[in-house]
Amino acid sequence: MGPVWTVAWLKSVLYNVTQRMNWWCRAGSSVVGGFSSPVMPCEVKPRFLLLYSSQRGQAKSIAEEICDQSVEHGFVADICCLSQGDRYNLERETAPVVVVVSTTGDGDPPDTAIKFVKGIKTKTLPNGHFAHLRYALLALGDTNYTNFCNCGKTIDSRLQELGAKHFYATGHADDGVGLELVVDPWIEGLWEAIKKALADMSASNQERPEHATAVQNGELGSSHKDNTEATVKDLKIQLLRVNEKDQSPETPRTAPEREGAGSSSAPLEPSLTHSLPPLSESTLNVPALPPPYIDIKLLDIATEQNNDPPSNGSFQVHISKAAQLTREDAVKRALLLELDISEQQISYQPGDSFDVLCPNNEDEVEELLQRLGLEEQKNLTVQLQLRTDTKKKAAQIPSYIPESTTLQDLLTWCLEIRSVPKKAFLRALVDCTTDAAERRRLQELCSKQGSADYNRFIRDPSLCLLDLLRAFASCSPPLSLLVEHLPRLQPRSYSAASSSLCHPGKLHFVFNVVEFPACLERPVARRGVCTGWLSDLVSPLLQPQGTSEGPPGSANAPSLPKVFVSPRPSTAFHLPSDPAVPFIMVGPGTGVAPFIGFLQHREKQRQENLDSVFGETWLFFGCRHKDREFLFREELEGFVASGTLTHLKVCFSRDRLDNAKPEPKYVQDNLLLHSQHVANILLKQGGCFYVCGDAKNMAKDVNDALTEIVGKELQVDKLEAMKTLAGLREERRYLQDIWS
Ligand SMILES: Cc1cc2nc3c(=O)[nH]c(=O)nc-3n(C[C@H](O)[C@H](O)[C@H](O)COP(=O)(O)O)c2cc1C
Repeated sequence: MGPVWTVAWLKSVLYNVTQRMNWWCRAGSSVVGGFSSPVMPCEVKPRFLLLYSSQRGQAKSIAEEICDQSVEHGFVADICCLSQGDRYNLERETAPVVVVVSTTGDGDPPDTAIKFVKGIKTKTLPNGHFAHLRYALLALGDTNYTNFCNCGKTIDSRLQELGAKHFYATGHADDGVGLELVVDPWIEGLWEAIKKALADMSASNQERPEHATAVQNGELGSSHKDNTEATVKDLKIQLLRVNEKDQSPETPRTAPEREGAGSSSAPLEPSLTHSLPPLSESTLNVPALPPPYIDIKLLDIATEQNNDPPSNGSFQVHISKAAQLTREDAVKRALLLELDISEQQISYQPGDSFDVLCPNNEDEVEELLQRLGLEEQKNLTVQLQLRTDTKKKAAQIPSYIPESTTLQDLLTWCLEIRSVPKKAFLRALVDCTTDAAERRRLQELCSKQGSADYNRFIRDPSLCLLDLLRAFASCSPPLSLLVEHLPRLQPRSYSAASSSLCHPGKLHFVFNVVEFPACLERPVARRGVCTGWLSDLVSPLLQPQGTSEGPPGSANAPSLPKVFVSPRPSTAFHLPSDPAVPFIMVGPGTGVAPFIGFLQHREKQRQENLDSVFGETWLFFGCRHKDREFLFREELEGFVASGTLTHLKVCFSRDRLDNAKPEPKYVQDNLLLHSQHVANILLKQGGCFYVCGDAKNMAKDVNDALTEIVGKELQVDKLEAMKTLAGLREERRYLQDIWS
């Protein structure tokens, strides 16, 4: 130590260091050391704040994963949901902040982020409001939606405007291709970045930065800023690489040549259970074993077997009618159900959705119980406890599992047994597998090197746990592992396909019965969890006429099935408040559902307000075959006849007539055919444009068609046209209710 080092200076350094202990170590950790010993005790761990907001649990579980991993990287993460505003204070935060946030609806924040987003958007906040903040953001989204990662992007840009700085490049993870493609490398690079951010923040807060940083963390060296920038750059490169699907340097693009495949008994192609060189010979980087945190006891105490779900805030209603809207030879079977909501306090507007609580498939639950060797115990009561020795940070018993539930109910109503197992789950399954070849293959599938195989054999065919247990016979996980790794069974959302003005006390909805055909990885075909269940539930109501059962309500009618539902009001997908505003609806297939509600509503309004002015209405509908799946044909033609629907434009993608003049095949073709009218309504008459249906193809193609129409009309290039559409979205005149 040089001669200029005085006691006063040392005191001041220690004061700073002690101050910083507020964020440097976990609350309750002791600060050891005196003036003669300015070195921190080695168990003191640097802290960072970890905020998340999730609509369906993925952002939450990624945040929890980060939290768990933080321990092994020598950090302490204070994890909270964005809605827990009383548990964090960004205005005073001096530690690095990590935010994981998803997007829902039409580019909207998850429910738990709404208040936060509103708060940071407050116009009166000065530019430097968050100048002290260093943060990293992981945004989850799906490129099938128009507003990809909009919530993350909004938070990001607003934090930047308010002066906060990145310490690590933002990750935009795409659920459309697999979140892990971005999430895994993002988390991998996070630790080094946090270290550097801590050093950087510490340095900029110190009178003698180099020295004080060294005092606090011997590992952290010089040129922190440069290092941080390098990390951000590196990450960008890394993210680019993983986005170039299957082209990561570690992962071969194609299976190796057959000659290289070894002996004649060796498989010629890789499969779910077999790999080929180089993967089969490669050294693997597998994720760390997720720390177990739940103990389960099965108790022989009386718990009523419940055929109903835990029904927090939802309403039990009867299904009063069911009808099949498609012909038997249609590729997809569409059903219309009517719910009797007259006894409940449920109100809705056309455009709103509602959630249906559905159970897992009975046979699958049964098979799972058998496979776990628990079929004899299915009526026992499940008691969950946190393991006292768990290393998992912020471990909690999942709040969605009721305190008293039978094993069968747990698997039926609480866990999404159809979810695609994550790599961490695969990693945990390795330790429950006895056969060496199977263990190796599971390790490969969760490894960095086996990423392409994971996507090809697990994610793309949407395999579930049961599929894996069928394929890996020696794998026998304990029940606790399922509770730790399977997400919550989510309710399924449907758009209302009726107006309560037209059908008081009733609510209609429409769906296709989803089919997953058998494939190599999944030899058993299956149906969608909810649509398959609903279809079975209402099959007695769908008896063809002439059979012995009478209509609903009659003495020999089948009893009406019941379901639990809860309303999900839409923020903006509603009829224009001014009836004079013209609008265009695009809804092929079951995407027509909300527009049936719109038109029923409008029809009633017209009947009741004869003197009012009503704007033009256009509906673009499409399906495969006119005779097989033209949903609501009669009702739509009725709306045209009454003048409620001014223009009905339909197209049939598989009814191609030879020698006939080319007909539009898809809704977007029809839009282009009527581009002049579309442009007029949108750009000259201040009208609205609604799209409902499949996000993956249709909504994108419709958006492209609209861009072309706007570009042509305004004589501007594509970028300008896209800006105009973004403006329309902002004004809530271009609205989507889409799903993938
Ligand atoms: C109903 C619904 C609406 C969605 N809307 C969007 C969207 O507008 N933009 C987007 O990028 N992703 C959207 N997504 C995709 C989710 O952000 C993505 O699946 C994410 O991983 C979900 O994370 P969470 O489970 O934490 O909510 C939507 C997903 C659903 C189910």
